[in-house]
Amino acid sequence: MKKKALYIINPASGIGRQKDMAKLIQNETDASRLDIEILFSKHPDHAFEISRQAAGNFDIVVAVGGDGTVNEVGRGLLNTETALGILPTGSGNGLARFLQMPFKVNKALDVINHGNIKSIDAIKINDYYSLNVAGIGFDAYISHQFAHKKKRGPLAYMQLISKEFPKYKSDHYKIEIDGELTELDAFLISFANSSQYGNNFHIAPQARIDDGLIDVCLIKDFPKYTAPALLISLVDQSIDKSKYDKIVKARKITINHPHPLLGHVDGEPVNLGKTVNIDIMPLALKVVVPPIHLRQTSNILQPLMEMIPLGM
Ligand SMILES: Nc1ncnc2c1ncn2[C@@H]1O[C@H](COP(=O)(O)OP(=O)(O)OP(=O)(O)O)[C@@H](O)[C@H]1O
Repeated sequence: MKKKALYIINPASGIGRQKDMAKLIQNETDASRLDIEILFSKHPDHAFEISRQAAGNFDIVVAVGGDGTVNEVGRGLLNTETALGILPTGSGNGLARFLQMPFKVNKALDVINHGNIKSIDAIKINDYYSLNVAGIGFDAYISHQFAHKKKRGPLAYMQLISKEFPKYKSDHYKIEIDGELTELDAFLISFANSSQYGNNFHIAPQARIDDGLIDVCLIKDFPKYTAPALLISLVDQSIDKSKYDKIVKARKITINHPHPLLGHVDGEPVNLGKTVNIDIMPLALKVVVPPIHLRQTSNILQPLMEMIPLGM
């Protein structure tokens, strides 16, 4: 039977490939399998409003953008029968990379045509929902700083990190992980559903997205001169072997802090307040995943290659 798919394009995401996207989607859709509609998000959180209304009325709602758009669309589909599709055209796209989505537009559209579905976990963090990686500490601080910047894209992001990193001071946290209290000075603490932030930077190399568990990644305070080694270990998926890292798999986490915490949810800045409650939502979201012949394993050079316009 033919399925119904709604594409939601975020015109503000990514590195300028959005303008031709509607035409490409129309051209590459297999009309014998899918009836499609295409909409553009008009403002932040609009994709959430559209997808929540579409849940139940469409088989698939496709986020055309980065992790922010994927989060908005996915949130609207939690605990429904409608599946999230991803056409990865953002700057990071951690969830799409983890799911081995192809990044060439025609292949990604072929994944949607095929419509293979699997269920994945989601993470609830206070009143927010994360599908990929959420956290507090340095990465959260950077996401807040980045939100005020006019210049976008991975290069502007790297510039900001190199400016802020030398000044950044770790904080002291009391964190209860499945009932066990830990105290530490941490550079950052991540709550990972997938293994990576995006662009193949793997904060939780062993994370599985359907195991009903959150990978809590505690990056302890470390001497700044060890940063290059830690950065490399994010790329070669060995950060869990660093003496400055501890990863615990858990279902429930609580943090009580003396001052309000800045957080990020799938790369988007959020204010978490003094108390943070984090829970796993096992298999709460259906997602369209690539069949074996369309799976793409990627390396660190891939995001750079994607910036070079060698055709779609
Ligand atoms: N029409 C719009 N105008 C401006 N901003 C929008 C619009 N629609 C969505 N947004 C916002 O755009 C922001 C960026 O989107 P998204 O995260 O998808 O792209 P990205 O930052 O390029 O990718 P990634 O998160 O993978 O690095 C999100 O915060 C989203 O809320």
